[in-house]
Amino acid sequence: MAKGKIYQSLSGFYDVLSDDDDQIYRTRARGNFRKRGLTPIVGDEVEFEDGYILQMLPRTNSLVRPPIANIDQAIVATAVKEPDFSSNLLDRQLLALEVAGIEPVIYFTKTDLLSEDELAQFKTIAAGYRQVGYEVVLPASAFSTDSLTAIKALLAGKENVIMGQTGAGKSTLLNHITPQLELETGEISAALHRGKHTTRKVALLKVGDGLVADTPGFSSYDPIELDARELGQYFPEFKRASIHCRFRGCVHVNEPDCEVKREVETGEIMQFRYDNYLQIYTEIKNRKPNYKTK
Ligand SMILES: Nc1nc2c(ncn2[C@@H]2O[C@H](COP(=O)(O)OP(=O)(O)OP(=O)(O)O)[C@@H](O)[C@H]2O)c(=O)[nH]1
Ligand SMILES: [Zn+2]
Repeated sequence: MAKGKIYQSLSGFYDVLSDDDDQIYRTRARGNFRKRGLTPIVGDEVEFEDGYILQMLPRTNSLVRPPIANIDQAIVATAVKEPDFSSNLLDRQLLALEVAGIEPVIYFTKTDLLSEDELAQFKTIAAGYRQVGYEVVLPASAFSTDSLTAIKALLAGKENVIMGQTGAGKSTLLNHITPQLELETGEISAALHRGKHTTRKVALLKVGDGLVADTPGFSSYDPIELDARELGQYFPEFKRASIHCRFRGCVHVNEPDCEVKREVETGEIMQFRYDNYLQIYTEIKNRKPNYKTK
């Protein structure tokens, strides 16, 4: 029996990189995994033999969207235009990463499409997210040497995933970092109007000195299973502020003397982060209980 890591998953097959000989083996999952509700995903450490995965080892972390396990860092590719910037989609992905315990990096794509005034606005947004505590790359021009050097340094020595909206430019960015990859990229108009996804599978790739999983994009992002009362814990700046809210367990909606709301008023917390928080809070509150059927 050999041990290895799933590098790619497609149509029920799993390509496993063996720890023993550094070769890729095509495998399938045994039927009994499905019976136990287990699905191997890219990044999983597995034991395999004769073309079958026999055992999945415990995960350090995992994401449902995109499906990936055992990741150090997630690059959230966020277009400033085409498709239009959505702080809501960004904050939903950041939330999922906070809950999963995966370090986010915000990477703004397509900055070449911005006027100088618009670029100045994004500098303010980038500064705001840095203030929250996130690493942010805002290339002054797309694929500038500086921005590629910065992202390479961030990826090095880590297992990364790149995620984000369809057409955000995930595969294009990876191609710029490592041209030998020659990943297929899509026409944005086709992607937006017909919901066409260029990347259809999750696959780990050697990029610079690190590993990066390229993933299919999405157009919306539902909040994960979470107790609405805990939501504020996953907005780092809210969590810091909440120590000074009058009520323990303040959810920063209707309570008096709420420090989060005070900091939104003074501009210390970005208004759109609070708006996104309220929207997600309401969505979780109104969600019907999810009775799992097996
Ligand atoms: N102007 C401009 N266009 C870009 C940039 N990055 C990517 N594009 C274009 O955006 C379109 C989509 O790029 P992809 O790299 O396929 O996007 P993706 O995020 O991998 O898309 P999915 O695989 O569908 O999720 C392509 O036409 C790219 O040429 C950029 O920095 N500037
Ligand atoms: Zn509060």
